[in-house]
Amino acid sequence: MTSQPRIAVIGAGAWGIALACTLSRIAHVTLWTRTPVPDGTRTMPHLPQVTLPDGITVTSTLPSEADIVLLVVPTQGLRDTSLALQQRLKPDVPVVTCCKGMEQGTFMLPLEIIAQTMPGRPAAVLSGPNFAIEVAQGMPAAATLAAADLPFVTELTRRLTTPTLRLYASTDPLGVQLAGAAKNVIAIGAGISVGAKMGENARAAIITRALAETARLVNAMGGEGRTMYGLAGMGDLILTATGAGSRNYSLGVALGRGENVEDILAKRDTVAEGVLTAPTLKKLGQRFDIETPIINVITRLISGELTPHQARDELLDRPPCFE
Ligand SMILES: NC(=O)C1=CN([C@@H]2O[C@H](COP(=O)(O)OP(=O)(O)OC[C@H]3O[C@@H](n4cnc5c(N)ncnc54)[C@H](O)[C@@H]3O)[C@@H](O)[C@H]2O)C=CC1
Ligand SMILES: O=C(CO)COP(=O)(O)O
Repeated sequence: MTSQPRIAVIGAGAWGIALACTLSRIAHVTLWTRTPVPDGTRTMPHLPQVTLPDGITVTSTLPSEADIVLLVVPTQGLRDTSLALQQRLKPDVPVVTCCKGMEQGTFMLPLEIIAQTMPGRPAAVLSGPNFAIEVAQGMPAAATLAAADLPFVTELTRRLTTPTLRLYASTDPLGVQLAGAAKNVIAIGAGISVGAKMGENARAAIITRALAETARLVNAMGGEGRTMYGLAGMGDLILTATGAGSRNYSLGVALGRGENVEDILAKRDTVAEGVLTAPTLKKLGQRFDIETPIINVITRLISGELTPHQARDELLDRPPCFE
């Protein structure tokens, strides 16, 4: 009988809790929370409906012993968290980023931050259509696990697949990370169109054409544009750009109804990664000379620079072009 691996999940937000729950079926799991909780705590504030299975140990001390480490903090906190972990972990322990976003100011994707803060360490990215609550409750789901090294990602996919979360391997980490980051921005745009009562045709057009924009950007940056049409791109958009359960989509709906972003965020204590990713993605398009008209107007809608109706007119006034 093979012994179970020791997996550390860093970040006890909704997604960290959910991953800890599903992985506890195949591994000894340690769940790290930045905010200490009393001994014996079995429910966590970010997913209060869920009772943690017995196999999960909750701690606020960063682990030094683990076979695999999952990083599940908001993207803007990834740099500090991985720097702190790097001091403690053996150099060959693989890390998996589960963040969907880009770092403000540096334009960096999660694996680039990890390469800088944890040089030489094997690393992969996990992304896909996964509402935390469903994964935590053991409902079936799938996601993509990507790293450039084929044998490494193949083995890691085998080790992290659980009875209810099926992982597909990919060797396009750039495409998977951009897909995960962009889908949050596109979900906000889809929400805005619904909040502003522009109809379901508009939402479908935004999703499809913004997917095409992101695929162009992925290609220009050296990834595979077709990754945008897999679980991490189209799959996650089917989920988050149509479902009220998405924080990014619901933020977009509120924006479309005329609220401003500061007021919406002030009412929440959870991340909506798309708000910070949008301006970075827009600038990335400019840097690689890729046209991203929908991402650009979503960014300006979030900052209050455009109203939904001005955005609609700006997009519809563009000259005709080939699909
Ligand atoms: N919730 C979901 O369904 C999914 C979320 N994700 C991604 O996972 C990442 C984490 O999201 P959630 O768990 O949903 O967030 P959340 O909003 O539920 O919780 C965020 C957690 O991170 C902690 N945190 C905040 N700033 C931090 C920092 N600077 N350093 C360390 N910890 C910090 C908070 O205390 C909290 O525990 C995001 O990138 C998100 O896009 C990915 C897939 C599904
Ligand atoms: O990434 C997610 C599902 O795959 C969660 O989406 P939200 O962050 O928009 O809630």
